[in-house]
Amino acid sequence: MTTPPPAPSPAEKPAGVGARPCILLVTGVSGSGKSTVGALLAQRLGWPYAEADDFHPDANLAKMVAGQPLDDGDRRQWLANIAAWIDASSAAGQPAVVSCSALKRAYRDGLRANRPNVRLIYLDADEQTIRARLSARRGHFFPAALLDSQFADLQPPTEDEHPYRVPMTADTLADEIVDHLVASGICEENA
Ligand SMILES: Nc1ncnc2c1ncn2[C@@H]1O[C@H](COP(=O)(O)OP(=O)(O)OP(=O)(O)O)[C@@H](O)[C@H]1O
Ligand SMILES: O=C(O)[C@H](O)[C@@H](O)[C@H](O)[C@H](O)CO
Repeated sequence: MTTPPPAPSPAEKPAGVGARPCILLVTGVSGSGKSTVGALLAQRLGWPYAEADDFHPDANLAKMVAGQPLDDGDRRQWLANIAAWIDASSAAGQPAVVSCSALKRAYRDGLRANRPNVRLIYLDADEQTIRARLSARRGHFFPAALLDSQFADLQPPTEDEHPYRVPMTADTLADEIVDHLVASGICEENA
């Protein structure tokens, strides 16, 4: 596991931030743009950003590099690490953005259980766009060949999860997505 950004300690709690700060969970298959959109969103909001890949146990990274998809067992500790980061941010009263593929309903339910302050953003990507992007992406450990396994595992969020769904096509600009998200009031109490 590489080092994710430290969650702030309670002593660093920003003034005026409530007990349940908004945590934006940016989800979607590999290549959907989670890191791009998540980092930009965090920058715009002035909140910390955590990248899900930094929470993987080393064995998971090695498995993916070797071209093998992760299974539920592999993802258990990874999801627990992400949940712990969310809890530390929440305890500190610090709103934050975290990306995580969270492909299956059970993973999202686990990340959101007893965490009503976690709001789901789903980057709904079409396979052709993603395939082209991943083939062009350089310097990333995740092999494009694993994309089929991502779509095989994908259980897109359903309405009862109240996702903020972003259709991702070849012309969807990360900047525009972030504009919409910020303008939508996604973090307001009843959003
Ligand atoms: N809106 C966009 N328009 C064009 N290219 C994009 C957009 N968003 C992301 N990309 C490009 O697509 C590739 C995948 O994006 P990114 O790494 O953000 O996806 P990801 O979902 O975080 O993937 P992973 O889960 O594998 O880390 C990158 O090369 C990125 O520069
Ligand atoms: O659940 C998974 O299969 C993994 O999280 C993958 O999604 C990769 O970590 C990521 O997409 C590569 O960056």
